[in-house]
Amino acid sequence: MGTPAWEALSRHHDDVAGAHLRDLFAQDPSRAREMVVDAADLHLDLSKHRATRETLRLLVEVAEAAGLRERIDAMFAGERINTTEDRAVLHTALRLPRDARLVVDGQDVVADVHEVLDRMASFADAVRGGSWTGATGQRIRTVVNIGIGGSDLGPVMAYEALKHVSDRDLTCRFVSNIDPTDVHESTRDLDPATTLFVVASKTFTTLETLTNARLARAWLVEGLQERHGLSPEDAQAAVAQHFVAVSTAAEKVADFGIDPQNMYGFWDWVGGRYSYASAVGLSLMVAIGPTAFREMLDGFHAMDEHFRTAPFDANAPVLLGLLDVWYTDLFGAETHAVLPYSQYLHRFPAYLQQLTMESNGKSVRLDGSPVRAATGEVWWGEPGTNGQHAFYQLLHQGTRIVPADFIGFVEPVQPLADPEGGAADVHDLFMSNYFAQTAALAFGKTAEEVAADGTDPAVVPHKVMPGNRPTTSILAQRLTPSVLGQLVALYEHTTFVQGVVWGIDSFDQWGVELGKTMARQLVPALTGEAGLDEHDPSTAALVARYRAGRGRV
Ligand SMILES: O=P(O)(O)OC[C@H]1O[C@H](O)[C@H](O)[C@@H](O)[C@@H]1O
Repeated sequence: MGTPAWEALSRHHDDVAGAHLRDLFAQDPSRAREMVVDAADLHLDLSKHRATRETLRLLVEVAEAAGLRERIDAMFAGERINTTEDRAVLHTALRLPRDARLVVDGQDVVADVHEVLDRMASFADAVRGGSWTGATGQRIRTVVNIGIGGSDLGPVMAYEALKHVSDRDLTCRFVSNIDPTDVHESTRDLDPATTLFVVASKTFTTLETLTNARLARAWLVEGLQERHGLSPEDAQAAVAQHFVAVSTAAEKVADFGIDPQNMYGFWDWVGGRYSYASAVGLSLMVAIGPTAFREMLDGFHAMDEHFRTAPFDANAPVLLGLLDVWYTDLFGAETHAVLPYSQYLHRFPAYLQQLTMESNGKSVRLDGSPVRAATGEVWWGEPGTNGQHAFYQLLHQGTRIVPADFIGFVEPVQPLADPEGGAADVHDLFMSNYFAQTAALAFGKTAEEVAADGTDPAVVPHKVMPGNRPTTSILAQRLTPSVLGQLVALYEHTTFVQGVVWGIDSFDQWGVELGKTMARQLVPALTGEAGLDEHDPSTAALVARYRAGRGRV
């Protein structure tokens, strides 16, 4: 921003902003072949963007002027690019192969990573194979992950995405919300003797997680006594067999009463929202097994290498990140839809919300000065085809520009039976929607075309499909563990690219702190132990109403 490269991009925007995708394709039909990128096993079609090859060239110049090359190198080398927390940003080290070496502060982090992965694998194998049992000697049937934010969204998203490769004799559940109904509903039909809890918290201070872990521990100890006749002492001792922890804070884990032997560590250079390739993925590893987990890490690594080494003009995360900047800052786009054509990816948009919005929802630059352009986008989405029957109307005919990512797979992961016995199987019926929607969004239907269908003239304007709505199509052969890793790394690096252009720290999250502090301070006001005078009038009135409703006037 403010650089000659940015000025050139702005001028170019004036030239292309008015062009319709129909015209862009008429002028340059080869864009369908040439505005594509292949990254590891992902094929990305960028041709349905309101951009030309010249746009991409100018965007790359913006990235170069912003120092993207240096920032990428600094991140991969373990420099402390998260300046406000004075930390390295090394989630990419979590996926380095065993024979790699990366020394940070005199320590080979690759050796550390693989030491933890090996311990996780032994544990996962023991649970899966039945040699790790609960206190009554029964094998574990349910793994309950207790965590929130990055300690929840990654594992739950990936578990749902890879359910088809998981051990179906085991079930994972995920408890995150401090709303006590969450832990209640997640445990009410479980047998404590066959339940294992994974308490995942980077800091091991998060109120939600520690509260839920305490509730779960009480449920376990009580249930083992009542349902299995254990003595209070034996039930208490059983916590060691039914609780493991994932954290960077060994002492706090021990204080909670979890045996440090049952703790799987990671490091402060892994941000919460970048952490599920670390020990935070323990519940996932138990579900899908160490081999599939390692395949997923290899997929992450393949995309890391693509990002690190591909020239910017053929670099998927670079181009996607820059196109997001293009729409956010030059077209005024405020939201970004992610629409996976895979029911298994139904939690992927929620996962991306934390990744992108916690990373890039910032309004000051690294040096503390105000940002010079709009940052961040509101990310949202649902799987197709469900969304088509709900919110696509706005995408097709609304007045807003909503860049959208369509993610689809050539092969289904479930065997198909075609109820009709025709040439098209159900996956074809499903995927025809994936292809149709981006075409309809790009090219629309003109008034002439609508009228030619014999439409009542009064209704013609209502049926016109304006088109010119930008989409990225991401196509992969099959939703494998590796492809999931590639997809996640793609978006991680896309997020980083945007942050570099905006000049912000994409790795801190100071904005979440104030609300947490105020919540803690408000507790005595809710119980009636403290007065309401020190609170603002609106909050005081609301709390008074709450108190009255709970009989605490
Ligand atoms: O893993 P934890 O330390 O429990 O943190 C859980 C989450 O809570 C915080 O409030 C942050 O906003 C998230 O980035 C983090 O993932």
